[in-house]
Amino acid sequence: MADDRGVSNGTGTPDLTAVADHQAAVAALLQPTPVLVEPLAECLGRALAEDLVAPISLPPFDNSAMDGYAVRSVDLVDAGPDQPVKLPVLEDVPAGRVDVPPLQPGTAHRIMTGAQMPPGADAVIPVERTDRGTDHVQAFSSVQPGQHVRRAGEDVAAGATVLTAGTTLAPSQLGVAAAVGAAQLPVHRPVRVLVLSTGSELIEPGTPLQPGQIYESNGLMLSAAVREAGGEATLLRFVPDDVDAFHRALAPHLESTDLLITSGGVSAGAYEVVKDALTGNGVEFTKVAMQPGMPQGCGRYRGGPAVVTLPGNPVSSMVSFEVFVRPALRAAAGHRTTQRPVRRAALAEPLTAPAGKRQYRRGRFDPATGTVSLQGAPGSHLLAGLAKANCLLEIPEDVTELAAGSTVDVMLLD
Ligand SMILES: Nc1nc2c(c(=O)[nH]1)N[C@H]1C(S)=C(S)[C@@H](COP(=O)(O)OP(=O)(O)OC[C@H]3O[C@@H](n4cnc5c(N)ncnc54)[C@H](O)[C@@H]3O)O[C@H]1N2
Ligand code: MOO
Repeated sequence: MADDRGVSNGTGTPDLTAVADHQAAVAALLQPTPVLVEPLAECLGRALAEDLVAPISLPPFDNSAMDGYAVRSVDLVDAGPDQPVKLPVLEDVPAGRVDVPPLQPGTAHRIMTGAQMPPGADAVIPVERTDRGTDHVQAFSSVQPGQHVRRAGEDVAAGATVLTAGTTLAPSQLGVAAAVGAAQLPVHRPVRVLVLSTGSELIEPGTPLQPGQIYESNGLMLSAAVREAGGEATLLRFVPDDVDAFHRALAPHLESTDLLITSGGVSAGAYEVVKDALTGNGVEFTKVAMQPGMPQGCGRYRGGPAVVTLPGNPVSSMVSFEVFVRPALRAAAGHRTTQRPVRRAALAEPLTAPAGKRQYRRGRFDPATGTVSLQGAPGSHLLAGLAKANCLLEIPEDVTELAAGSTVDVMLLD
């Protein structure tokens, strides 16, 4: 089947759409999502919409790095294991105490980790290097000026940018935001995705399998992939192979959906409900120069939500999600990092690939040796191989054979 986008893909197979062209078509469908100010606890996995400038320094004040005694280092220059220096202990300084009197020469303050350094003290001797005295303390070693003191601003200076717009907020980014006092952050709203599985042969896992039936797996897998990519997923399973039922199932969700992802029902069979329902309703179907994942479609359902139709074979649908949907979804939700990391790896075994199509084989990349081993055959129904894989090998369109030891690009999945 030719299509009007399938004119030039550089593969010598002009009836197929180039992978890059379909990627661009899908990406163009999604608008950037709005920015919302959300409590920090709601921001995990979201993309920061504006730079975060620290209003305070971190640490905010000089403080002790150890439980011990705040001292003047000059007072302990002669201290050693056999000649302890004895100092009177005048104050006890737990973390949080603010009324700490200055340290007088020849004295010590007992101090806890995180407590504010008293004015006049320039070092802390850890409790392990003393006799742990409370009225007086004997120090068994000297300390360097500044030793065991955490200086104000040595982590973050007030006014510094601690996080830049487009950062994906993982636990440590939320940690630094909280540490500089942010209670909420401007973040992009996730893309709201409706995942639809169709097929009369599909039944829900957990129910007994009748002859001719299979357990539905794409819906769960694609919804999980959407969430893992930072999107919001609603799963609508088992729309029967019936065009009217398809439209009825969609109707209540249209207002709250940015992107509809379907799987199945798009190839050349007599009962292709997705294709039948979406043709003439804003979606174009094509064949992409790719294996697995050849039958694809995209557009806007009746001028409303973006639509991407993925092929039903489970590996095809997941690989297609990785290649077409995930980057577009992350870009629309404001993430700077939209692509999976790609490494060069040496093939542990030879392979062959179809001419004129970009092939995505499933593999396990071993970072220690820089090698990649294939997981399962190329068939797009071989889900167990995908489940063992940690990467996709990207075999270019013009490559039909590779010897063991050849280098290939691998897209890391975890
Ligand atoms: N004559 C042709 N036949 C096929 C072509 C073609 O070009 N000409 N393309 C083949 C390729 S390539 C693929 S990929 C598939 C795509 O088919 P559909 O997208 O129409 O998907 P279905 O026919 O509905 O299903 C294919 C396969 O996947 C299973 N499936 C579907 N949905 C699910 C689900 N939610 N969970 C688990 N498994 C699912 C379904 O049972 C079928 O086995 O078409 C080839 N045929
Ligand atoms: O596109 Mo199909 O994915 O080759 O099985």
